[in-house]
Amino acid sequence: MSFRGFIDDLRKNGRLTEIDRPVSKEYEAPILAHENKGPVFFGNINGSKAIMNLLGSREELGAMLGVPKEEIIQRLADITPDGEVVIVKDSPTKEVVIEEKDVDLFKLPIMKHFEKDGGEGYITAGIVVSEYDGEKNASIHRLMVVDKNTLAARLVPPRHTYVIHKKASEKGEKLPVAIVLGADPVITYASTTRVPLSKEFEYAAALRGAPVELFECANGIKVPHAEYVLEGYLDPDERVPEGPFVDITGTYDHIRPEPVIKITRIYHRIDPIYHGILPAGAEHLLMMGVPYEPKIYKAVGEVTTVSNVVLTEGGCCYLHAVVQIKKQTEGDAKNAMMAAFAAHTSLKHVVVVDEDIDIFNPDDVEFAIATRVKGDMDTMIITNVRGSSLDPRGAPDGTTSKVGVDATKVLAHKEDFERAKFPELKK
Ligand SMILES: C/C(=C\C(=O)O)CCOP(=O)(O)O
Ligand SMILES: [Mn+2]
Repeated sequence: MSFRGFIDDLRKNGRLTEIDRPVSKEYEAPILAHENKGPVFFGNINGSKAIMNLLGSREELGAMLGVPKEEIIQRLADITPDGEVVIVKDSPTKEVVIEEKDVDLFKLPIMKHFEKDGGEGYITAGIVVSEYDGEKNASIHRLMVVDKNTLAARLVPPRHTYVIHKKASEKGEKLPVAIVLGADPVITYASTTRVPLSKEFEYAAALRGAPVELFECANGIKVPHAEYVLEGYLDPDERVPEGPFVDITGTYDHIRPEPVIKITRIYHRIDPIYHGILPAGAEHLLMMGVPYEPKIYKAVGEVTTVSNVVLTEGGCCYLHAVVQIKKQTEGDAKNAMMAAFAAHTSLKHVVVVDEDIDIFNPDDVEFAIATRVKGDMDTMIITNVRGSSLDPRGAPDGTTSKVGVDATKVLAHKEDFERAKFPELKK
């Protein structure tokens, strides 16, 4: 499905808020997206079109995958990245081509979001596609506008773009890239996953159940059809200060020296629709967190019987997990914690619960902690372990302390934990 097709469906189903009056890309559009929560379409953002909050809820994500929200993780865990990718000659993306001398990022509806953000705005939904030495990658990175043809890319180790760029830099070579905005949402989602190197488009094709078409840019990078494609290269050496930027925690991530992308050509559709992800908004949190849920699910499934996993919104869909297991033996929960921490190395706190707890309901999870935990026996603290660079409480060297909470029933006296039910009344 095309980006436009997806938006048309949202419109037909009455799920799209449309704002046709002129709005500014500087703060106003992000504020409106924050207030609207659901998908919001701007008909005139500094003279262009844009959409925000495209996949901003588990319901929306589930609808895209054809399953209810409770079954998203099982569906994702079942997918192997082996769908068909076909190379095609032409693309509607090439309807308009802007050559290097005319590239001007300030003409795009690239937004400024929060008052202390660095740079001249941030591209937040750009899929950075790169190829080098037989390896390719597609992943979303935040991209700060430095000037009319320069972006700074936050490349976090060990993400594949970081690894590929390092390889090219060590040989003193430029890394050709193409930044894709407004592709089939399944492809955008696939670009946030942690599939093996080179496999994002195959994963997208498997998820979609149909081949993904790629066309070749002038610099040789093969990209999916999209609203915009920004072609260029990652410089091997140049670094600029990137940030501050509000990431998933809603706090400002620091300034760091990061690599530079020079834009050498822009392709776009006639009347293109820009995609913006609101930093710290629900779409951002889900794109960061959901890809880790099947990883945790599979890892816990290796040590006990796992039922479901969620990275909770209160934990920024990244730092807190609730893992639901069908406990078989005492001690299963602690093994589940260790598997979860290993599968998602940025995870900080994990609560393990039984199958009678609704993991999507924070009150129910708190009930499990209140009635099934004895602090000295049912917690596990691991100190000096790699945490997330986004955790404001993390140590400067990137380490932190992790806490696991076993909120499962003690098997030896599980009847004490039975949740009372009202009898069914005879009618
Ligand atoms: C911007 C970040 C991640 C990404 O690009 O995937 C920061 C979070 O990375 P950590 O690995 O949690 O430090
Ligand atoms: Mn990758």
